[in-house]
This record gives sequence, structure tokens and C-alpha cells, in this order.
Amino acid sequence: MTTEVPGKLSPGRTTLAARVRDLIEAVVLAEDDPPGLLDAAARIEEVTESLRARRRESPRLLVQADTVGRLSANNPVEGPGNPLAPPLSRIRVDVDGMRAEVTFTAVHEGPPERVHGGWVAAVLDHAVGRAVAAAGHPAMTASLTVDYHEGTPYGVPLEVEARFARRDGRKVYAIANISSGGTITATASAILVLFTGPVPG
Ligand SMILES: CCCCC/C=C\C/C=C\C/C=C\C/C=C\CCCC(=O)SCCNC(=O)CCNC(=O)[C@H](O)C(C)(C)COP(=O)(O)OP(=O)(O)OC[C@H]1O[C@@H](n2cnc3c(N)ncnc32)[C@H](O)[C@@H]1OP(=O)(O)O
Repeated sequence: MTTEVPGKLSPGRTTLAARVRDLIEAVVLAEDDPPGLLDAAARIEEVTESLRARRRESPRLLVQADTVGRLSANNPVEGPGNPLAPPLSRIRVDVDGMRAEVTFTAVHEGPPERVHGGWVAAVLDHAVGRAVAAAGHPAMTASLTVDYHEGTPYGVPLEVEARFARRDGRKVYAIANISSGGTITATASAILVLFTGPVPG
């Protein structure tokens, strides 16, 4: 079952996700102290069980996206309710495209001191989805080509940009990039396929 939440998410949900995000980073960076780690694991398990006792059936928790349609607050890239999401912030979306900020952490490290390429691709994939929806062509990514030009650093705010390029029948073309301090570290071009029938939600 899908729960519709008009307007904003409850502060409890976003705060919980933020604290779990902090926790994940602390876990990744924790010193190797087996008794301490096992003690922490037991305490975390208790909290997990208390949340599980009140679990919902579906991860979808729909909120109004800023300009177009509805988006899951648990989206793994943007969703402020999902601790896995970096998440995106300062999102600006209109017919000309989408811009947002994202700050990765050590949790997202792939090559030493750089963000894992899969996470970079996930953000670019999400951004093109947002951009084409905002341009009035809600569609799903069929093909995403990513070029990694420089290492993408974590621990600093990055700028994400995407825009609708053109449409050819059901195919929607879009481009995106991610940059750090004005230097583009990765670019993407995508082909998305227009939804037929109602947009899933
Ligand atoms: C993801 C849900 C989004 C929900 C959106 C809801 C609300 C909107 C509002 C706001 C949303 C804002 C942001 C969006 C949020 C998140 C973004 C998430 C991004 C993703 O996470 S996204 C998931 C990964 N994505 C998939 O999970 C797709 C799996 N896939 C399929 O579900 C099918 O594959 C499908 C549907 C894509 C097509 O299937 P189909 O049967 O409908 O269409 P068909 O195959 O006939 O292709 C039609 C024309 O596209 C050409 N074509 C097809 N594939 C191509 C390719 N690879 N390269 C080049 N061209 C290709 C054909 O050649 C033909 O071209 P032509 O018309 O010229 O003959």
C-alpha cells in the first residue's frame, strides 16, 4: 500500500534518516575494536527491532515534488527520508532543467579519496529523470552513458545539473553533469522512454 503524504515530510522521519546517515559514516570510520563494535551492533539491533515492529508495507512514501508530479521521499538519491540517499539539496527544477547540490562522504568512496563511479552515475541518472519530468516528458532511463573526466571528491558540496535536450517519438534525450568548484568531473547523456499510460506513483 502506498502512503500519500501531502506537503512536507514529518521532521521525525528526516531527522531519523539524518542520524542514521551519520551512523553509517561512523560505522565506516570506526576503529577496529571488536568488543566495542559488537556492543554497538547490539544497541543498534534494539533500535532496528523497535522500528520493525511498526513497519509499513511499501517503501514508497509519496510527497509532492517541487514542480512536477510526486516523488518518493525514500528515493535512494534525493530522498530526505532515506538514509542511503546522500541526499540532494538546494534542488531547483523548472522547464529548463534541474540543478541541485550533493555532498558525498567517506561512505561513498570508490577509488581512494574519490566518489565511487556508481554513485556518480546514480545521481546523474536521477537528475536526467527530474529534468525531463520538469520539461513535461516524464520518462524512465533506458540508456545512460557516463564519462568520468576527473575524480569526484567527497566531503565538499558538488553541483549537479541536467537538462532535457530533445524528444523523438517516445525517446527523450537529456544531458547532465556533476562539478566541483566549477570543474566538471563527470558528464552523462541519456535516452529515456516516455511513460505510456499513467505515470507510476
Ligand atoms: C523510475 C520511476 C520514476 C517515476 C516518476 C514519477 C513521477 C514523475 C515526477 C517526477 C519524477 C522526477 C524524477 C524521477 C525520479 C527518479 C528517477 C529514477 C531514474 C531511474 O532509476 S530510471 C530506472 C532505470 N530504468 C529502468 O528500470 C528501465 C527498464 N527498462 C524498461 O522498463 C523498458 O526497457 C523501457 C520502459 C525503458 C522501454 O520499454 P518499452 O517496451 O516501453 O519501449 P520500447 O522497448 O518499445 O522502446 C521505445 C523506444 O525506445 C528505444 N529504446 C529502448 N531502449 C533503448 C536503449 N537502451 N537505448 C536506445 N534506445 C532504446 C526503442 O528502440 C524505441 O525506439 P523507437 O520508438 O524509435 O522504435
